Amino acid sequence: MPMINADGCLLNVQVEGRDGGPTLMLSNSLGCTLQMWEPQMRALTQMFRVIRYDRRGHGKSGVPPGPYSMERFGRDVLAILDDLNIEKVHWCGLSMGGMVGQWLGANAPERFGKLILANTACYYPDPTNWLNRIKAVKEGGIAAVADTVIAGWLTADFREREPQTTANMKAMLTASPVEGYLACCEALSTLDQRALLPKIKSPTLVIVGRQDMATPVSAGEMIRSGIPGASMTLLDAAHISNVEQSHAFTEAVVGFLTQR
Ligand SMILES: O=C(O)CC1=CCC(=O)O1
Repeated sequence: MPMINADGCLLNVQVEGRDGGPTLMLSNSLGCTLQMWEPQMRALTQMFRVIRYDRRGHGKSGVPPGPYSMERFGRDVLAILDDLNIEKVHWCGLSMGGMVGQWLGANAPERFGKLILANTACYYPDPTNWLNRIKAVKEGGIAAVADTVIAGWLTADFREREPQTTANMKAMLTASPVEGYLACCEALSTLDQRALLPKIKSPTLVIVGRQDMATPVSAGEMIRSGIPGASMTLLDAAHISNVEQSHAFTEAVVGFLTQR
């Protein structure tokens, strides 16, 4: 599968699924890789050509020095589409993936059909949590924050019911390149995309987790109400809702993308 050069950074990209069908691009959350989409892949690849990738600073992609920004992440996506010679895709991004989707929907509308923005925010009113996390990771590595982060990703019920999935998610998080993780946290600490929302004209679905403390229902509601015509679906999940409620998440995505 290709490594695609985006302004000097090699990005790990995988293209799977139905040839000639509509294309859906998936974009990962902070501290996750393209593997986070595994629960959706079987269903989605039957209907779509699916592109997934590791955002710079993550997985098998390059980790150039920061600062990173939503604009940089968005331009990386456009470089992938140009390299693959793909004119237009639907977008599904979770958390940071949803933030990149907001940037793309506002700045490259001609390249995107429908947008799914899951468990995400457009703005953090207080950067303290991100600054504290940056300090803790600088001092103790990602392991120092891993249990707290996982408790935000998956509800206690799910963690008890699904210890192996929980352990896999923790292993994915702690394998993240530290420099890339820190550069992403720095980009999150200054996030403010509120002014972009009214510029998004693509049909948009916002997915939120009722138990998501990282990007709570109010953050999803801010996005829904800011994007003309956007709708919202609530799932019984914490932050990584595509893992915690994998079937309901897939159904929401397929339902939205196939509705006329
Ligand atoms: O990893 C977290 O703690 C939650 C999160 C916020 C933005 C993102 O991508 O993940």
